[in-house]
Amino acid sequence: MPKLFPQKLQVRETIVRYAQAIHELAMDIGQKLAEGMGLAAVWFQGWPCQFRINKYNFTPETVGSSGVQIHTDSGFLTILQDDENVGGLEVMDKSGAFVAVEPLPGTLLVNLGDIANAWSNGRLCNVKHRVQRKEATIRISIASFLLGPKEAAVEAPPEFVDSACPRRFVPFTYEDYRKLRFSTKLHAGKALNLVRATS
Ligand SMILES: O=C(O)CCC(=O)C(=O)O
Ligand SMILES: [Fe+2]
Repeated sequence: MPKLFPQKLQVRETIVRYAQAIHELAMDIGQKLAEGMGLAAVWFQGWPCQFRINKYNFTPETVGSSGVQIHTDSGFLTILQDDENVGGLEVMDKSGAFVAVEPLPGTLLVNLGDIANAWSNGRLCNVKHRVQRKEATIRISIASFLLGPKEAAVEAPPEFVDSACPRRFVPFTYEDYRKLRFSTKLHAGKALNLVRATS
C-alpha cells in the first residue's frame, strides 16, 4: 500500500464525499423527473455513477478548435460542475444551433443522455454538446454520470408505452450499449438507432 501524506488523504476524503453527495443528488433528480412524468416507484436507487475530473490545457495554437467533439453522454443523467471562469461548453438547441453555456459560479448543470431517451421511450431528449477552446488557459470541469441500471435491462416502464407511442427500443443493458457506442464510434446519440425496435 503506498504511503499517503495527510494532505493527500484529505483531498481523497473530500473527493469521496463529493462523489457520494453528487450520486445521491443525481438519483434524487432522476426520481423527481420520474415523479413529474407520473411514475411512483423508486427508480434510480443502485444505478451506478461515474465521476470524472476533466483538465484541459488549451494552448494558443489550438484556440478556436474543439476541445471535446460533439457528443451525447451515454448514461441517464449528468451533473456537470463547470469551470467557474473559463467558458467553452456549448449545447445544441432544437434547431441544431450551438448555444454557449457561460460560466456561472455556484451552479451545477444537468443534462440528459442516451439512456434517458431510451428509458423514457423517447420523451426525454439526449442533449448534444461539445467544448470549444476559447482561450489559451487551463480549464477544469467535474462531470458525474448517473449511468443506467447495474445489471437489469434498460426498458421503458409500461406507463410510457401505448398504441400512440409504441415501444421504440429493444431492451438492452447499459454495459452492452456502452460497448456498442465504443465499437461503432457513434458518440452523438446515433448508436440508439442500433437498438431500435422494429415495428
Ligand atoms: O467540460 C465540460 O464542460 C463538458 C465535459 C463533457 O461533456 C463530458 O465530460 O462528457
Ligand atoms: Fe458530455
